[in-house]
Amino acid sequence: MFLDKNQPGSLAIFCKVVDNYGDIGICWRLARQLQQEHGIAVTLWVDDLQSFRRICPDVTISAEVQQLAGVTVRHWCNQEGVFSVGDVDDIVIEFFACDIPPGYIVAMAERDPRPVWLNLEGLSAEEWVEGCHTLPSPHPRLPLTKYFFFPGFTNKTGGLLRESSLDEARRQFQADPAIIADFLAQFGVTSTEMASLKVSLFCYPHAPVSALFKAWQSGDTAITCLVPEGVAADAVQEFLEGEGKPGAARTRGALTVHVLPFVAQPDYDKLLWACDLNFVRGEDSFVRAQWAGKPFIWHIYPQDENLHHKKLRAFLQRYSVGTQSLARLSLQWNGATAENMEEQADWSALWSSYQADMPDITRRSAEWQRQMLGNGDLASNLLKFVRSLQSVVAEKKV
Ligand SMILES: Cc1cn([C@H]2C[C@H](O)[C@@H](COP(=O)(O)OP(=O)(O)O[C@H]3O[C@@H](C)[C@H](O)[C@@H](O)[C@H]3O)O2)c(=O)[nH]c1=O
Repeated sequence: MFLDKNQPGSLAIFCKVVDNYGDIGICWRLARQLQQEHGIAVTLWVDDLQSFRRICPDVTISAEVQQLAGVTVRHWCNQEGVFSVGDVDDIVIEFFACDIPPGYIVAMAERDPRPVWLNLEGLSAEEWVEGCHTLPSPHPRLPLTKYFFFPGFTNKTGGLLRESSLDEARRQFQADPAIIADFLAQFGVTSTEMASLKVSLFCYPHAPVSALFKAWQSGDTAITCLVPEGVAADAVQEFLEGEGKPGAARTRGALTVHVLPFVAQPDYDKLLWACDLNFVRGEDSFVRAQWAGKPFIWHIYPQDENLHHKKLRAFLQRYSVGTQSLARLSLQWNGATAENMEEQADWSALWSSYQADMPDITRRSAEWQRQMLGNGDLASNLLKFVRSLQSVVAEKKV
């Protein structure tokens, strides 16, 4: 077991793709950062290489083991694997309680010293998170303890994932209009459209996109909306009269819609940096939009019994300080208003009051970003916690 911070050690991340791209998006980002910034030998176990390839085109679908950006990626095919003590790393992270193979857990218990075992949880702004962050959960039969590690928005949580070079890369990109124009030109954005309000759109299929498009279309601000392929497919096809492939574009009234290819993860950041407003969803794009320092609207991942509405409100309570139009638009976008209000949503009115508040919302984004920077980054906070556990174990042994 390493105790000296100059000896980084090894770490395994287990990632089960529940759906979409957020699970692997988060694990891949964390894996790369731990390897590149902290020198740790990382193995990423992932059960769905197809989804992985959408955000990282270098992935070879048929490979059982491959090296990508310094990370060993292993295809996690089943739960039946036989593992020995030598297969177990110093730190083991299971993402979202993903049920790591029983054989691996047995090998963890047999290893001396035992690995530090963390369950990396999902992001929520709710207050209970602080109380559960870093709580231990002893294994019912084996001499192992798993610790909960929660990302979050306060310094009593693990913070948010952020690479150390991210802010500088964003500043350089945003400081040069020619770089932004070149980046967007590859998606067919013209120089005239560069001067319009540029919006990226990433949401779940139930978002009221058609209603928003109609409001934009009949408004008096020229809007260029950039939508990755497959996102809001019905509304986009309706607008584009059946088209939906990357490269398709159409203008109606004040609104132009461009369909983009699904880009690799680093380019998705650039898209967020290049736009004036970003619609994001789930967890990872939601966090990236916060680091972009631009106004954003969040479409939260839906949960049973509308649990997600509670989570959305908890976030808005922290974030939408002094910007009521942001909270109103976000609640409508997520269908989280009082039931009798849903049918009557006036998207033109919602949009125009949001648009009028955009200068304030932009200032709030920058203030929020500074506040979040103060919480450190998730990868460093996680390693700090791991080292504190390792020191305790070492002291007990002396
Ligand atoms: C649109 C786009 C996204 N991406 C990346 C950014 C993110 O890493 C990833 C999208 O992940 P998310 O934003 O989290 O949204 P998501 O909806 O795809 O993912 C998830 O949401 C979680 C809350 C759930 O737990 C997951 O099960 C999953 O549904 O895809 C690209 O790389 N290129 C693109 O063109």
